Amino acid sequence: MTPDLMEEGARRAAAHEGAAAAPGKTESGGRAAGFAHVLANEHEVDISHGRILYLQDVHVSFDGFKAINNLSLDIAPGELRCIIGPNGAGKTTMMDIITGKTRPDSGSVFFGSTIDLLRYKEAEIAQMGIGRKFQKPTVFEQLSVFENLELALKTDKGVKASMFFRLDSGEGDRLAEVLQTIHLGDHVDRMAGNLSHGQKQWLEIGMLLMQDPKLLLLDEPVAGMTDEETARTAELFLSLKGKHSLMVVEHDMSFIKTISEKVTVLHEGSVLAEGTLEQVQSDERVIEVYLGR
Ligand SMILES: Nc1ncnc2c1ncn2[C@@H]1O[C@H](COP(=O)(O)OP(=O)(O)OP(=O)(O)O)[C@@H](O)[C@H]1O
Repeated sequence: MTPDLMEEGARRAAAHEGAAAAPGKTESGGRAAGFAHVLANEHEVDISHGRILYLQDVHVSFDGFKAINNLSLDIAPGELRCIIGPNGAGKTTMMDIITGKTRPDSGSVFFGSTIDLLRYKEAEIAQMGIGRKFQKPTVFEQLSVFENLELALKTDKGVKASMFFRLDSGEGDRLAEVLQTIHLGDHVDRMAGNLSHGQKQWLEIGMLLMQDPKLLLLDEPVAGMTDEETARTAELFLSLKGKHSLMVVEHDMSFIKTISEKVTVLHEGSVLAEGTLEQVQSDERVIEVYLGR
């Protein structure tokens, strides 16, 4: 979550309680998510070559340990790509590189065919339309579902403007559409803190969707969900596919089976195998390092 959104959320929560709340106090999760307004006109993403994301020959070492080792990968516009791999394979580090949190030692990372992501800071990358969801839900627990979604829209309006912020009709329509998409249409006025774990995850995805991201990176989205919540999350992701590009890191193979077209297996910082779930599941190397554990 960007600092301006955290501040605004804390201000709202304090107004509810009549007392000052420290920024972050209202968050339910530990790690920050990348919310920001999409500056579509400033950073048009050129997808004419059929790729929304393109990594080539990327290397990252931590104290001599090669966490990412000659990684090359690309994602098509509208694709829902699942990333699997054993612990320590480099999945989180790869997302850190795409979102500007970690700088690679070498290699190329492009958003579309023209935007060199290595030239931009983390906040700028979020503003270009790359949204990231960490594993733990990060919502403002003391605010309603509606207010959480509304906040996600208004982060760039400045303190004074945001205090008097009212949704215009287009924004109101978008909020209503997102509420339906994330299955929270009947929970608009509920405090986020009273939602189930799965509903909090959907709300946070909704907050990202309010920014209309082109690419969504989702880290273990169904961890800790009930079977029913997992099934609804699968439906949600399938409904987002096409409109957005999604990169989903998961260990839950039955969930992956429901949503996947193409699966990438990472191992020791590079791509070990890629293909349909059936193809990678029958790959001896994948069985040895991951599935056969
Ligand atoms: N900041 C860091 N400093 C040192 N080593 C790091 C750092 N970040 C990651 N690593 C190491 O890099 C490797 C890849 O880690 P990463 O978290 O990307 O793996 P992962 O595939 O996401 O694993 P998991 O499934 O457990 O989340 C691991 O061996 C990890 O210990």
